[in-house]
Amino acid sequence: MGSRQKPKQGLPPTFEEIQANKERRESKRRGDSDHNNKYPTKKQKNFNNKKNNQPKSKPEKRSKPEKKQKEDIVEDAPDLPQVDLEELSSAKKSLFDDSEEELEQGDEFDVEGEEEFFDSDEEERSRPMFSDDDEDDLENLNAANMEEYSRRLEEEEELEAEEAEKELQESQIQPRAKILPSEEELEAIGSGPQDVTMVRTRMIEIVKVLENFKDLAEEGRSRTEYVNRLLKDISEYFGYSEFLAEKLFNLFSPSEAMEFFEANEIARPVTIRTNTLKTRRRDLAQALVNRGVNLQPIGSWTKVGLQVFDSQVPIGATPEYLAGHYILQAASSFLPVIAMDPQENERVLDMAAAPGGKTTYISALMKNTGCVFANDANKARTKSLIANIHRLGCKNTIVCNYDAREFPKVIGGFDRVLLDAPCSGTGVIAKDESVKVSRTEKDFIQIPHLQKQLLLSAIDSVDANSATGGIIVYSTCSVAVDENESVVDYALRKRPNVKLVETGLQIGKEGFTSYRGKRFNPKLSLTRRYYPHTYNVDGFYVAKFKKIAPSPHDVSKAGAKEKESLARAEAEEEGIINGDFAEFDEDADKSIIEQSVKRNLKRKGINPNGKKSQG
Ligand SMILES: C[S@@+](CC[C@H](N)C(=O)[O-])C[C@H]1O[C@@H](n2cnc3c(N)ncnc32)[C@H](O)[C@@H]1O
Repeated sequence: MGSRQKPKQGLPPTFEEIQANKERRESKRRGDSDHNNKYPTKKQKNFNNKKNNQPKSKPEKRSKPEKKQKEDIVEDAPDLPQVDLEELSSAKKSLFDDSEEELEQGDEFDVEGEEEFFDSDEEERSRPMFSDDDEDDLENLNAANMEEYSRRLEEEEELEAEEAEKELQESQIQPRAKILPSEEELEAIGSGPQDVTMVRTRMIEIVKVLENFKDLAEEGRSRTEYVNRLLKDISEYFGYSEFLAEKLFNLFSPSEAMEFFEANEIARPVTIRTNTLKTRRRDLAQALVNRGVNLQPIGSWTKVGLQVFDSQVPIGATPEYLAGHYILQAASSFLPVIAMDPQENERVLDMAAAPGGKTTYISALMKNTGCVFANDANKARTKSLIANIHRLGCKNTIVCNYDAREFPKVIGGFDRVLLDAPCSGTGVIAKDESVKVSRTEKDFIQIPHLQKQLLLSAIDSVDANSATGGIIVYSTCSVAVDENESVVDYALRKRPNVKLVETGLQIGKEGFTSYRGKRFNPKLSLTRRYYPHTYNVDGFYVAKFKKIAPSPHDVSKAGAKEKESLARAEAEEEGIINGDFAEFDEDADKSIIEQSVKRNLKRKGINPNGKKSQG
């Protein structure tokens, strides 16, 4: 690699910076003069500086000057001989212009200010056409020393020509798009850990090549070679298995893929959802601000979400939290519930509900009316589901513990069903890094298989004749097509009695209607995708169906309404519930709270009785 190509060592640029530079370069390639003025390249700067440092008086030109240049010179010093500095400079400039790569590389590592960029051969390259001494000399120029001046110019030119030749040779030895490692370099790569800055630089360069392959690819190198190297670098740099790196890479253009991988390295903002069963967002925000929490609404698409920037108190232990005024919930997690749009007095099923973020939101939107069946196959997880339901004061909720594939046989006839399906978690890598290496090809066969079965059960559990609903919402926190569009497309084929409808969500990218040669139902464009790099939310997917007719698969023996009444009657008979099954026994709660306070004090090494007597 030529000395010009040496990147400035330091923090690698972010992808936003890369994008900014990309735009700058593209603009430059287009020859955008305004851009050139705004963002002069280093070489242009040298050149411009030279222009600015030009002596006010100029010696006579040796070759034809440009008109404007001449006018300027004449204006300043009409009686002095002139030399066309710009023309001389342009000889040098054109040589630099050939090596665009060097400029680009420089740009990337010097996004803040090109002035500060130090290149090892800067000194040589920026040697001024005329030094300060020269300028003084020029002041004293007259006809007598013209000969001497011409000689010096010739020397300058010779030197320039030599430099030009050297540059040319260098550029021939080092084609500007030589990014892929040589055989020897590959051996070195294989023998130990690589310099991360170098890997990052190479990724950036490969992305550039892939996005403009015709102009930038090295002769004789195929696209596959570049992609393969990039995938290896991604897995090395970000810590993914090559399998998953490729799977995720294929979802995006090369540069967007890099943004996605970058975004997975950054935690999403902490967000909370106001529990409207207990408070209003305005009041909650005020209460939290008073405690030293710095927050603001998440965005116009939600009236209940707040983003927490920082807090002087643990956000999961404030009195408002304990009183159930809010729940810590990822912003993306609001989306399927907003799409489902549950109505008051409906019968709703949340098929895979634990730990209850969405169940409690559904309950709140229904204003504690109707009935929400909150099911989860994992019994241990139903504990946190129950805890959240209690804390948030959801009184219209029944928790059950079935494999949801059996659901239509257990209960059917729901107005709405949410299937927030178990998934690979490729949308929440920022939260769970283990996904980067733990997910295998087998997962992307087995998980979608389960998801397909669950989705058919969800469809079969809905009452096609529901007066208000007949809605099924399918969601995952995965970005993989196998778990999203493929599953939805499968359901559309297996259940022609459902159709996709608008999600009603204000944000989100359209679902794929085709992917890597596979064609899906064109209505898949109604589904919505979310990525960490586009909305700063977890990767997520939402599809909304409307059941338009019953089908022979609707096998439930009883509808949700009947089942709910039956369950209530049985529970009341057994004395498990009274008039309102979710009502708390205040006295029982009091003693439980006291015990819990004592336990906490003990854990902190404080004698609870001692504390009592002190108080
Ligand atoms: C993405 S999580 C659900 C998160 C939940 N909706 C929320 O908002 O808090 C998926 C859930 O599916 C449950 N699950 C997995 N297989 C299931 C099955 N066959 N039937 C029902 N639930 C299942 C898991 O136990 C897990 O709690």
